[in-house]
Amino acid sequence: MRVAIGSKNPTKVAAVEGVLGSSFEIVALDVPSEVSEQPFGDEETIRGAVNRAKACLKSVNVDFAIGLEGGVTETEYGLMVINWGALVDYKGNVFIASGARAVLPGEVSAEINHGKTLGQAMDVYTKRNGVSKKEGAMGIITNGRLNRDEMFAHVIKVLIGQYDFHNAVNVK
Ligand SMILES: O=P(O)(O)OP(=O)(O)OP(=O)(O)OC[C@H]1O[C@@H](n2cnc3c(O)ncnc32)[C@H](O)[C@@H]1O
Ligand SMILES: [Mg+2]
Repeated sequence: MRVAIGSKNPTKVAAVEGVLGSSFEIVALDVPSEVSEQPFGDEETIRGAVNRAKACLKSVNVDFAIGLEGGVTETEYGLMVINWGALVDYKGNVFIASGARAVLPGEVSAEINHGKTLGQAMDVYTKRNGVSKKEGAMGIITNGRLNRDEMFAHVIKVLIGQYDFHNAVNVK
């Protein structure tokens, strides 16, 4: 099977490769999410993930495409990091799934409320560069227990699982 992933972020590509394994041909494409650079809330973040998957299907011939999008959402406990994934197959079926979420440190949410993206805010907070391409916010705030690629791997398992279940039920 040939599969596309709508990002070249190493955490996203590594997660797809890790879950799908070598029997799949994986194409990584930089495609637009067509949402804000920093999506706010579930709706916008899901839309970004679905848009990425659909954009892949328009530019390459694959069995299905995966879009992964990070975002933040306000809750009564503070601003949370959220992540959504979408799998869209060549027939147009859409499956969605979200990843683990947790409240961000107050300093990080303050930077985001002043206009920074989560990626930029995490770099300021950790005094490092490119946290979003490494362990991610989830890796930092869980002290390395759940890094961004592993969080995305969970999302991809839920996506592929739903796709397999859909096909098993409909092919019988
Ligand atoms: O190249 P792409 O695929 O766009 O990868 P990205 O790291 O920019 O990731 P997203 O666009 O999905 O995420 C939207 C924004 O949220 C940030 N973000 C999301 N999750 C993050 C995380 O776990 N750690 C750091 N930044 C994160 C990210 O840097 C962007 O500014
Ligand atoms: Mg981005």
